[in-house]
Amino acid sequence: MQTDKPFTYKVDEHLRNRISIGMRVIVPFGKGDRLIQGFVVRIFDNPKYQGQLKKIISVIDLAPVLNQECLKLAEWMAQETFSFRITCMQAMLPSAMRAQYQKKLVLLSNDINKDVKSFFSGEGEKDFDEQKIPTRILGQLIKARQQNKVEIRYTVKDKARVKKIIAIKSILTEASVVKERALLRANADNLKKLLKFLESHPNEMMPQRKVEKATNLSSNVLRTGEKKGWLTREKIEEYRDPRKNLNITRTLPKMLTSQQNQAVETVVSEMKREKATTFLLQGVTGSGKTEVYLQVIANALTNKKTALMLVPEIALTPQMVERVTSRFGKKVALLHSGLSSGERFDEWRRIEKNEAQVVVGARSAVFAPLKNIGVIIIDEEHEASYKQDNMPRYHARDIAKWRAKYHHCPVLLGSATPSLESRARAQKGVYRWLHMDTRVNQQPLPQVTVIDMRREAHFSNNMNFSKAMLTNIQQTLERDEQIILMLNRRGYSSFMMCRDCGFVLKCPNCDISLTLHMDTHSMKCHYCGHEEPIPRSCPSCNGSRIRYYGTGTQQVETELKKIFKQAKILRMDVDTTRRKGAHKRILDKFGQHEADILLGTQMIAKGLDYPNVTLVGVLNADTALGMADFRASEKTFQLLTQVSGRAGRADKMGKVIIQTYNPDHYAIKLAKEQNYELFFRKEMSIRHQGVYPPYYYTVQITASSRDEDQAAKKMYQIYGEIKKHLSQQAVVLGPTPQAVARINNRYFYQIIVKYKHENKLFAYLDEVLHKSQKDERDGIKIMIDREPLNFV
Ligand SMILES: Nc1ncnc2c1ncn2[C@@H]1O[C@H](COP(=O)(O)OP(=O)(O)OP(=O)(O)O)[C@@H](O)[C@H]1O
Ligand SMILES: [Zn+2]
Ligand SMILES: [Zn+2]
Repeated sequence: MQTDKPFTYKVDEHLRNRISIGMRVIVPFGKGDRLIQGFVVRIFDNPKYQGQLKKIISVIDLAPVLNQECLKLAEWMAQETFSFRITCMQAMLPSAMRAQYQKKLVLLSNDINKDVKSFFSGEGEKDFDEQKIPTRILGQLIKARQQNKVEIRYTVKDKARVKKIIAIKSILTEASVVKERALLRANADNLKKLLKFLESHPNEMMPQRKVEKATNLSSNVLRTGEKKGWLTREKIEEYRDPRKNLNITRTLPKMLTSQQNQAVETVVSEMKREKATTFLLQGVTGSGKTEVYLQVIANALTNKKTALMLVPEIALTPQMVERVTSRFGKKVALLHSGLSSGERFDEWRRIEKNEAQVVVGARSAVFAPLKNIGVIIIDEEHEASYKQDNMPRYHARDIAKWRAKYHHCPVLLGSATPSLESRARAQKGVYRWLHMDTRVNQQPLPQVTVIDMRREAHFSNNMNFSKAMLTNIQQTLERDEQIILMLNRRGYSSFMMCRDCGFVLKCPNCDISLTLHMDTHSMKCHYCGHEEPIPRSCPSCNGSRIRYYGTGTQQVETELKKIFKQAKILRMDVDTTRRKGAHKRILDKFGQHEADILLGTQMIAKGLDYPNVTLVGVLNADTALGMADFRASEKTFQLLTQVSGRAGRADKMGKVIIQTYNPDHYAIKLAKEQNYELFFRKEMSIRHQGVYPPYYYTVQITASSRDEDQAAKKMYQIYGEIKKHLSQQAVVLGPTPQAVARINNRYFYQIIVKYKHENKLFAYLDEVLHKSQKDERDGIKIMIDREPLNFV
């Protein structure tokens, strides 16, 4: 019943020399002895367990994939995040190394009915996926299984594959070249060519496709060469290279400004003293934080150490990847979701074998198997994407701090708009605080104008643009400078409504309206993936007056094209960036000034550094303010400050125009002034009054079930119990249904506990976690999330 613990297996004689701690193994598990992938965490003689031990079926790895550090970290992490230990271990490995299970049905008897027969269609075994089999046939299969005519078999597949290519090597000596040439017929041009090539590459191992390209010879000719004993052809391993499309020109360290220098020196000195100090580098946009990171990393390498650098959703910031790779070349390994699983697997192995000493990656790269780490850097530390929102629900910042202690190295958190949590810790002296308050270009931060859209709307025909915005775009275009326009889509979607009866098209599986997608011409649910065609008439009243609400980037693009006929526009949103590498193509084009306007969602707000951008426009600042999330103001302030920071980063002055319906809101007013410090003080006092983080800790407990009653009941039961384990000081919110109460036909109920010090709370939550394995069998899923970032 309680499976979150190590189990003991017998190691057969033939495996004894092969097995060691940290390797993956395949073992039979549970009543049906289905095969699953496990990890070896301890090897010992004389087990206490008296019964018959099951045997390890096979060992997957030749060398351990989890080292001592990982195993210790997994143990800590499981406790800290209320996760299962094995889930934590799996999270540390590239997806290709996580087990993929396959269920097969095996036919044991021929005395079967026609439904079962049709399922097997003449074969002895078939892949089996309950979801894809019609209910009637599934029923027959279950019956056949009960009669022992059919058996379910589980297999474990390891997807981690090494890529092999064919390589060619000349084995001719100088003397034999002469001899072979003499033997060739006069018209054997191809062979002559090959012989010449081999002569000039003695003993060199070369990929066959390169040889083919260099000589313009076909593989047939090469095979003839092999038969003649001129060359060998063999399979060698080749890494898949995610860097092949990057523009890499080697860059040299820049002369640091005095503020940058101060920051680098301070971090490096802690690195040399092997102190696990956490730094908060608070530097305004354009203050040159990246150069600080690069020089700290360079120092780590000089000291024979490695460096780990995390960036948010790296696929979105190809500029950052290029900057690091341009400085450190082949020493860099990349780990992020934009890579194929094969590429990730290869990068992981390069790190593991110490062939790469600098890792740049998104959240899960925090587990990169680096040894001897000299510094861990987290750029844009306030970003929500550093928190994983399924089990294990870890925050990369916490893992980084744990690893820093293990390696005795500093952590450097950087941001222009730190999270309130980190900024408060810097204030208290828990983190060391580094400031950079001027831009590298010595220019002031761009000037921000806020436009009150409540007044504009009446005068303008163009729904999305104020007069000031249009004038400024026009002027910027005339100066041949570039513009970034952001359409904020957080907490906001485009939906379809009937103007006659008010009908809104909703997802059949979730309590949320469907979103219009013009690229696929369909209505989609962002929660469960349900998709259906765009209705031509109202499904409810059959009327034809259907309106599509909400402004999409596409609609804005059309409007822009009408107004500025000459301007070249690039659009960046989920629709235009779906294909691999699309982000980079769009940004490269913009960087080369092949377009004047970059129009996008909040994915364009961060990290971009283009010297010719002098105008930034925010079309709708306030969509996030309406959300029932206590972090709404913080997120809005951060987003506006970040996007404003894209303007005027080189020698030209920048300008920002923000359109809003809430010009008096403090988040907007202070973003206009780009006054982080004032915002911090104001927001802290609001959090204090509201009993919210960073003054209080939070934990969210959620129960979900296909049966609404069951989910609610479970939540009320937990609520009743948890109260008994809390002091007077703690506050419990709920139980309430979640903001989207039903997702994929499951109902969600939650409570949120706000607390300061509660010594019995964690023991109780542990109990909830362990009981959840039983709940799961009753169809209830329990989730425990510490410091949740999405509060609704
Ligand atoms: N010491 C320096 N000398 C000259 N140029 C520099 C120096 N440091 C940084 N730069 C340049 O200044 C620009 C801004 O730096 P960078 O992009 O690192 O800022 P940032 O602090 O990361 O800003 P943001 O938070 O807005 O992303 C870049 O083009 C960078 O190459
Ligand atoms: Zn209608
Ligand atoms: Zn749905």
